[in-house]
Amino acid sequence: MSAGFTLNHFSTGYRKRRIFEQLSLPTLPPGSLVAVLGPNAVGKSTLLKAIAGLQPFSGRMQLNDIDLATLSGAARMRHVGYLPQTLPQATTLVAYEAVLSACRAVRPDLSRTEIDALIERVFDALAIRSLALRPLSELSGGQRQMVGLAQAIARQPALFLLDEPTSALDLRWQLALIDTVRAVIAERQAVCLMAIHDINLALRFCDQVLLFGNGGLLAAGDPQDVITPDVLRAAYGVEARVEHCSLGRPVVLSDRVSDLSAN
Ligand SMILES: Nc1ncnc2c1ncn2[C@@H]1O[C@H](COP(=O)(O)OP(=O)(O)OP(=O)(O)O)[C@@H](O)[C@H]1O
Repeated sequence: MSAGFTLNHFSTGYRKRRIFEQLSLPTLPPGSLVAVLGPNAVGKSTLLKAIAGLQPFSGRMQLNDIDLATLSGAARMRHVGYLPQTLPQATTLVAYEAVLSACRAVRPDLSRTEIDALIERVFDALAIRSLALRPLSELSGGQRQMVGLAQAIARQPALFLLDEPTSALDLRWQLALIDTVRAVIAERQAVCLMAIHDINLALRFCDQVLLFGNGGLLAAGDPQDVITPDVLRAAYGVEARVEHCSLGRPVVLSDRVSDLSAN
């Protein structure tokens, strides 16, 4: 059995535009939080959507001993927890019901008591218990983003696909979200692919990065090895420095646009 997530000879795109052609990734081991980085429109969301089964693709996709590419959409959702870039709909459902229906859709094996206990644990882990009985239509964007994450976690997938999960969150909630995701994937030995624009969050908290540029995958590996001024220039067309903070950790400071054509 191969452990973790592998993607090989993967191609996808839209009617008039190929986004990935024969992309292969290094194996992403169980328990790893992987940042998917790259400029706007490079294909980060398209990649996550295709892995989630919401976008046609060709190629091989293996999650532990499961051949994801051959699974139907419903079967795949049992193994894959996808949080889209768009926030959960502002419906009149209360947050608890939204998470309950997400969980029931993929866990018919669990009793109602087991599901209730699971959802309580998820709300506690994310520190959003106070939102449980509030309608989604009355929640802020950041609160809805946390409920979306609760839906993904409650499904207990082996692969998380989080598309810009911190985009609506303030500094405290960004850290809380990443801490919780790290704890969940460590406990369940899951793999998490997280599209994110904040390179410093990726440097600080992710085990690996996949950095895409207009030519495809530019770099993959430990963020501290991969994030260099040269690769940032190639990916984003910016002049940037990698400095070190008072704790000795690397921090990216971007100075200016070097080449607008990179985007
Ligand atoms: N439904 C669609 N039909 C046609 N083209 C699309 C569709 N969705 C996305 N695209 C195009 O595919 C390319 C990749 O888009 P995608 O959303 O995957 O990029 P991204 O890296 O996630 O960008 P961002 O960082 O801006 O969210 C873009 O050129 C976009 O215009």
